[in-house]
Amino acid sequence: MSFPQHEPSASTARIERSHPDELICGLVSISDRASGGVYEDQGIPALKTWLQGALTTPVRFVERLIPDEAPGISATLTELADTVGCDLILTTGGTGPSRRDVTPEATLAVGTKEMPGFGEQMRQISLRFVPTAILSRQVAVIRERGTTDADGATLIINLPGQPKAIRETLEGLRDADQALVAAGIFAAVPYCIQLTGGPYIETDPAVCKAFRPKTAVRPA
Ligand SMILES: Nc1ncnc2c1ncn2[C@@H]1O[C@H](COP(=O)(O)OP(=O)(O)OP(=O)(O)O)[C@@H](O)[C@H]1O
Ligand SMILES: Nc1nc2c(c(=O)[nH]1)N[C@H]1C(S)=C(S)[C@@H](COP(=O)(O)O)O[C@H]1N2
Repeated sequence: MSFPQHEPSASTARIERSHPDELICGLVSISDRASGGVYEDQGIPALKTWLQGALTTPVRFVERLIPDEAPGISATLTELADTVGCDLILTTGGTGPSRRDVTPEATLAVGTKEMPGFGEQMRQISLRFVPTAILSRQVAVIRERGTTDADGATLIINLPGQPKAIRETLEGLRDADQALVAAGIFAAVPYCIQLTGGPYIETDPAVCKAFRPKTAVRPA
């Protein structure tokens, strides 16, 4: 099935789904140098390219390129979650130990629930690529709106800043025979969004096989 592609939105207005399964997805690149024009941002293009290849249900992107400033990061996440109504926000950058790396603190500040499994799994995957993976302090949270599922929620996940790390952590690692050695974190994202009242999203299993318990699979 193919769905219409929407231009990414830069507006702060609420986005209404054009299809019940449409994922409203915020992409936030956090980099002093990319946001300051020192180099071209590769974070948002890498996130978008991977998601467009992985998702088989429709998606609408809302993009932000911002510096490593905690108040600005928290404000951007809050705006994308509460005003725009994103189901999912992926950030890239600012998770390391440097003084300016404050993405995890700014993310925890806006969460209502911490989801530690995402960070744990990302570090496990990344350790198979680089020994410095333990330097990434990436976290994930859910920001719940209102008091019921109908009010909505946003899953926010920090990814490392290296553009190549985006695919590595989302998709995981395969061996020479294409067997999965370490499951990418995106395999758990569709069910998490479903459990928090969001759309039913599906993926191409050749890229990333989404896992749901049988009882949660929607009949064809
Ligand atoms: N948005 C980006 N676009 C392109 N390359 C990036 C981006 N973010 C990070 N990188 C690359 O990954 C490396 C490590 O990322 P890290 O987030 O630690 O950057 P940094 O040294 O904190 O600098 P900055 O915040 O200015 O990107 C950077 O040195 C850069 O080469
Ligand atoms: N998959 C993967 N994870 C990775 C890396 C990488 O190259 N690939 N780089 C590591 C390094 S060197 C650092 S310092 C941390 C934090 O990066 P950030 O500050 O860009 O978020 O991510 C780590 N995680």
